[in-house]
Amino acid sequence: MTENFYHLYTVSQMRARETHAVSHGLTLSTLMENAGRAASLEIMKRWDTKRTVILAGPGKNGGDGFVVARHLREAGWPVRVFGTPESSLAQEMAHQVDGILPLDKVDFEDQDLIIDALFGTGLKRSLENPWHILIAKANASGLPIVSLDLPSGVNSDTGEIMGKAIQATLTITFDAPKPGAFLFPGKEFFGILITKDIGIPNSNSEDLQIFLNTPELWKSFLKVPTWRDHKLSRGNVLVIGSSHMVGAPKMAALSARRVGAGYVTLMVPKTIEAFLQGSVWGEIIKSYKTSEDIEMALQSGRFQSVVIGPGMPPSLETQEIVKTILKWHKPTVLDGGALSSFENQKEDLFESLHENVVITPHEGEFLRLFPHLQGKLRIEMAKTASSQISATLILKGADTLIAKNGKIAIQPFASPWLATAGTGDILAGILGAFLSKKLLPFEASLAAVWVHASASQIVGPYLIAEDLIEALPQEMKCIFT
Ligand SMILES: NC(=O)C1=CN([C@@H]2O[C@H](COP(=O)(O)OP(=O)(O)OC[C@H]3O[C@@H](n4cnc5c(N)ncnc54)[C@H](OP(=O)(O)O)[C@@H]3O)[C@@H](O)[C@H]2O)[C@@H](O)CC1
Ligand SMILES: [K+]
Repeated sequence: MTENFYHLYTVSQMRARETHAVSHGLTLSTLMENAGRAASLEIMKRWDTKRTVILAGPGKNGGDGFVVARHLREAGWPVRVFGTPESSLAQEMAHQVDGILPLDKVDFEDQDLIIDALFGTGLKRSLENPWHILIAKANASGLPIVSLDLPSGVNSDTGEIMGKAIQATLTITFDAPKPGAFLFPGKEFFGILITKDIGIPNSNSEDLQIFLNTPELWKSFLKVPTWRDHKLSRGNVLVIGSSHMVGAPKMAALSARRVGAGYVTLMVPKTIEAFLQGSVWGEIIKSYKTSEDIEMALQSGRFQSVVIGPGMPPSLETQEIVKTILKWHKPTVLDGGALSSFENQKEDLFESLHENVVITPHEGEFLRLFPHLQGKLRIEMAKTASSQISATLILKGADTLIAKNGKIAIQPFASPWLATAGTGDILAGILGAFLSKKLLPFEASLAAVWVHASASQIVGPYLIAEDLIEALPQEMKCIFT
């Protein structure tokens, strides 16, 4: 198995792994035997003898199923096998199993467990009948289902449901997890996911294309302060607000402080300066009348990062301010209104973006900038868009994607309770803080998305944005201990 445990393999990478294994003297039959044996051992570890039905498809996934059937029977389990082996390898494995019945004769009555070996990484098109009926029948049986490699019907690369999918209790995946296990809607079909090594030797040739966000990727860049530090050396963030929605930039600013930025300045229109002075404690309040005032603040060289977007209205004025900020090539977070302001001048924005920028749209904001990607899967949206711009992209959602030049990290978890007002502003603030601490935009984005999601789990149900900010120090402490 790969040492990069966070590495997710696409179908084409799995094929390359197969070829790599064969070039090291392994045969596909050996790999299939390894897969089936590993899966059967895992099943016997979790359950005592069960009356088991194995559903085996036409390809190598079905072949794995026949191997599982043989091992379970050798261990004394009563196993009924239904299948239509077509590929030569599946047939080779089927020959070692007696009494295989046709799939249209499947009956789950008086059975305890189903093994789903219908389709794996070779599923190419949407499933139709009789597969639909078979999958629906298995799902409706109420029995626990163990899927081999993937729940049949889930697209391995994208998490798309190809017509109909098995709702697994447990998925035993081989060599490495696949992206579809972490992307909605497919993610919901995997049940418990475990990975089994099947003896494919390590190779360093595969490019990291899609991987899971884990602290190992960025933790070492986040430093705790030492005696040499002072407030300005710990990151100085400039948050730009408007008079439109004052709470949003306030939350971004407070979040930046809660994750360790030493100094945060909130710059707002003159008209609300006095109001803000009375309502915040630790942020420095400054005011602006035009984008020139913001330019002067940036000219001072005091700020290591800029956050703009939370609470900003989509307008020409916002657009002007964003363009002014981008000229300075500072680490910058563009969120909400800072992005939507460019709905009709996308090219202006794309030309001004640079390597130090992170854009943080949710899907609605994203499609305003990339309308030609409407209807695409999220993973394709992120891949394509990030190849078209020089900034890092955080495509927010239940399975937030962080993308840069077509390379994609998937955030593996987040609380669904994050779907509430203000949480996006908090992400922008956290990101601003990490950028101010000199993390590179991609690593800062991974760290911010993780901290945000993980803090949401600390809070749990009925989370509101204010609770999330409160939980940030606890989450940061968890990361450092
Ligand atoms: N990688 C490795 O190292 C190892 C991988 N291993 C295992 O192999 C699995 C991949 O095997 P695989 O490539 O044979 O594909 P699989 O998922 O069995 O399906 C292909 C069959 O399904 C058919 N078919 C496709 N779509 C269809 C549809 N919509 N409706 C109907 N039919 C459809 C397709 O037919 P065709 O498209 O050619 O007409 C073909 O017959 C992998 O997931 C893992 O479990 C292990 O053995 C250990 C080593
Ligand atoms: K399967």
